[in-house]
Amino acid sequence: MTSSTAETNHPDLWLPLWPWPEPDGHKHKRGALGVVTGPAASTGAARLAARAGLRIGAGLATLFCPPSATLVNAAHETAVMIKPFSTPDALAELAEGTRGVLIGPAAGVNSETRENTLAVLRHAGTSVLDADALTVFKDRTDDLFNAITRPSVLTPHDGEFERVFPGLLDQYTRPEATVIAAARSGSIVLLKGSETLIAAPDGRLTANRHASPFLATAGSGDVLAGMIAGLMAQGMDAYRAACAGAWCHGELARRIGPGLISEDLADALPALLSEFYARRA
Ligand SMILES: NC(=O)C1=CN([C@@H]2O[C@H](COP(=O)(O)OP(=O)(O)OC[C@H]3O[C@@H](n4cnc5c(N)ncnc54)[C@H](O)[C@@H]3O)[C@@H](O)[C@H]2O)[C@@H](O)CC1
Ligand SMILES: Nc1ncnc2c1ncn2[C@@H]1O[C@H](COP(=O)(O)OP(=O)(O)O)[C@@H](O)[C@H]1O
Repeated sequence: MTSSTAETNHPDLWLPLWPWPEPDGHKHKRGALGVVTGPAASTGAARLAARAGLRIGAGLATLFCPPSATLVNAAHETAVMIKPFSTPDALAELAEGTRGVLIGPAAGVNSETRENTLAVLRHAGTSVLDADALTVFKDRTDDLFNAITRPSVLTPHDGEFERVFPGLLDQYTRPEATVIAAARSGSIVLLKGSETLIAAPDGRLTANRHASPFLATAGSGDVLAGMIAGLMAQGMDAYRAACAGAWCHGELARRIGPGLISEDLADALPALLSEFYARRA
């Protein structure tokens, strides 16, 4: 299998599914998103993601943080809300108040992140797992795969992919490895790169080549995870949310071009979304 056998990502695949707000809707109907932050010195990545989730249409976005990070998050955020938690059970309870949670960006590579990720996966909504929420399951992948029972998306870069799916990238082509990873984990897997591959456990495969090398900058993957989680929190199908997130991420980067930093991406969304909105049938 090569990427030429994959479906090519394009708005026609998912724009008809876009979760626009109902005329008589309110913020809770649009969907609540939770994003888990790391401790006080490691909160920026989750904030990038939460802002992206709010920009892409989640009605509410809340940072779930260790108590040590409450003040630093509060000092940065205005529209994004903040709720501290002290135990995995407390996080699971907060997660129940959402339709989707993202965990992983700068969460920390430690047992707390592992327990917090398993707590997030217990909640009734959708989950996006990125960065450290993947790395912490190196050598414990069965614990992760057994916990995935609801719609979820894993968003590894190559290094994270190797930790969760050791050897696959050496043995198989990238498209094959992504399809095998999705089947093995029971989750949508989005393997990031200059060509991003999105696979589902049922064998579907989409290749996103709509991107820009200016995305190679700290935090851009966190923004992508936040956009996907934001779409899922609004009820969009997980596979198409991953495809939509990847295409929009690439489109935003093409528009911004040289000088792009991750902060720019979410704030470029309104112009793109306005164009999508004007194209509604
Ligand atoms: N503003 C912030 O607070 C940011 C925090 N970040 C966080 O920093 C932590 C470390 O993330 P990193 O992704 O740097 O590192 P990782 O801890 O995942 O490891 C990086 C190593 O992975 C390997 N690797 C292989 N393929 C790679 C690829 N395609 N991209 C990157 N590394 C690859 C390399 O050996 C590299 O040294 C994560 O928790 C991440 O979420 C980053 O997202 C950057 C922005
Ligand atoms: N050369 C490139 N061309 C296109 N997209 C790229 C390129 N390099 C990186 N990207 C994209 O940038 C993002 C980087 O994400 P990631 O590695 O998780 O970084 P971070 O952890 O800093 O957020 C991914 O979406 C990836 O597909």
